[in-house]
Amino acid sequence: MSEAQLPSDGVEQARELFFRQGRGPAPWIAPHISRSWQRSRPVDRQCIDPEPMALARLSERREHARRLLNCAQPELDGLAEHAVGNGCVVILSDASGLILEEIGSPDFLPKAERVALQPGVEWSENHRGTNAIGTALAEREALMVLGGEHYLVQNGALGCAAAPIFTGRGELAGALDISGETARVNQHALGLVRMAAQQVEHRMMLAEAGGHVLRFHARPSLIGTAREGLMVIEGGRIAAANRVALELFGRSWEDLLDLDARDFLGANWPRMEDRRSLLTLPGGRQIATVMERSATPGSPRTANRRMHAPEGTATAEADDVVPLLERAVRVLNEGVSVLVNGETGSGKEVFSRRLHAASRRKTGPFVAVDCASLPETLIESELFGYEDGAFTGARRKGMAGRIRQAHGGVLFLDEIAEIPLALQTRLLRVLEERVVMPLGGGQGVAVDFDLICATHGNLPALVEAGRFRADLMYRVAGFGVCLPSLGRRSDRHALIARLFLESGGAAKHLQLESDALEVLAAYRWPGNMRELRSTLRVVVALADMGDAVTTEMLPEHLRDACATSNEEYPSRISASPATVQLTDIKRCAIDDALNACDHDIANAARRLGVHRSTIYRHLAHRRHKQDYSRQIN
Ligand SMILES: Nc1ncnc2c1ncn2[C@@H]1O[C@H](COP(=O)(O)OP(=O)(O)OP(=O)(O)O)[C@@H](O)[C@H]1O
Repeated sequence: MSEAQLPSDGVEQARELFFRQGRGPAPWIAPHISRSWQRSRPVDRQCIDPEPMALARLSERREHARRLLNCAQPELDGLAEHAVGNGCVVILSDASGLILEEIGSPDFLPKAERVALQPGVEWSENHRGTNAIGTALAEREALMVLGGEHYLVQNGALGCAAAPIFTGRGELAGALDISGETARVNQHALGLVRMAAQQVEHRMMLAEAGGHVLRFHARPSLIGTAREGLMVIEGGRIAAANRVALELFGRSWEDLLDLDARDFLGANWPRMEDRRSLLTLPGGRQIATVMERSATPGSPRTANRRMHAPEGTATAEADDVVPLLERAVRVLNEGVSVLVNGETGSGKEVFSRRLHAASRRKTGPFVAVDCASLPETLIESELFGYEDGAFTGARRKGMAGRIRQAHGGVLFLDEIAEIPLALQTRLLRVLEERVVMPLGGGQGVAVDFDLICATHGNLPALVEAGRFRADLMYRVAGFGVCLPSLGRRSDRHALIARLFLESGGAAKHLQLESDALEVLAAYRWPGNMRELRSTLRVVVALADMGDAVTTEMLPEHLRDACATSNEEYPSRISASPATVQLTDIKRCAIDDALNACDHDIANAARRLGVHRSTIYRHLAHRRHKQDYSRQIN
């Protein structure tokens, strides 16, 4: 597998030899690209980009891949953050290369759609020639396909890194991919998808395991993490194994599966249950193992858990948000629109995705539109789509639009308050009539979806100020959910402890000391969950395997904030802490971060754990106020 990018003139020369002169692949091209170009020969290079399959059909295929989708959701969410920050998208495909889910940068999503890199399109080599998803599935290896290495000319501006996902029996389950413009995708992206695929495999194996699960690793501290070896024994035979297990035993799936466990582990293997013991590897090396009876689907353990939490809320037992989620599911399932309100980074999108996953539309698509990040000129076509020939130039071909894509599922309008007034009337009509009229005329198309909107703003105040239509507000805010900011959550100790483990703390066997937990819980977290997550990732990254994480290992600004115990901000904002508004604290924190980072917006956003758009909004707000005070003076 070549992971280094060839200079583009090397690829151009190889294309000239292969495609125009009909020679074999040039020797300087990576072997997996050479093999893939050869396999792709039957693909018509003049083919036009396919339309996505009908939504009903896609829903069926997603249902078929439900286990994969559920097990991959945490990785998709985690990778999405990387993707948004890097102008990329994250894609999950099934084993045939059909794109089931795509999330990421609002800048890149429309570009991806233009080359049919979107849900409902199959990116197998048979359909799209050499490409990271199809080629990773064909080669059964994680790999990158960059620029001109793509078989089809129209994909020459893409850079993609993909890793296949295997079942415990060596069958392909799907692929995870990060795609963006060529220069944006690199070794780091490849490492991320490779690791994420391993996590998904681990979760899927445990979710599917019946009988006994044998966990092992040469380093005992890694038992219980996604890097452990896993073997499932059902009916006395080895029913499944992960890739770490194959590597440790130097066997392939064919050599290992269906062997009698006695031949492999000795006649006394059932006595290993719930005990730490040693397993001898080929060559005599002994490694630590733990054998557990698995919680098979339908076993009392899982059945009990299911009774308490609706699907999609499984990780949230000790979670302030669960009661809100349960009520929201009920109303959404009755066709009532849900409006999620909360500060930036409080988890509005995560909540909305969980709501979709727990709702009657869970098998349908979840189509997210960030109204704040789309330029005003694009929102209309993005939402309502356009007919062939509605525009000149690159957008000659028609586009269904995001509302139609949500048919059968959930449409999520993030930052709904940012929808321009002129478009609000049009959106209201679609919500009332459930018919979309694409730009450029043509027939209206009936759509059926549930609606979730989110905003960090105050819609009634915007209505008052004449910036938001009252009738649209009543339509979208059928049921309001107000997400608590992190600093006000009563479950924040448990939440921080859980996220610490999920952010890699468990994988590195770190222990979060109680003084450190107290500092984390006492901090204000102006960037809410987003800031918490990125802070925890940094803390975990800087710790060594097995460390006890103490206060000293936390970022300085957290310790300082704790030490000055709320003195600084209130005194700067107002003489009376009682009158301090949360928004003032937020603005103050943003100004501080900007000053500390020399007004580098990306750096300040990273420091606060907020999206860049939050800082832009803040600056726009300040400009607006300055203009206003200039006018009245
Ligand atoms: N319950 C949760 N568990 C783990 N991580 C979470 C949770 N809720 C939110 N996050 C993380 O916090 C970050 C922000 O979440 P999200 O995008 O949902 O917030 P938001 O309120 O929609 O933000 P914005 O106002 O900026 O659009 C994401 O990285 C997300 O993965």
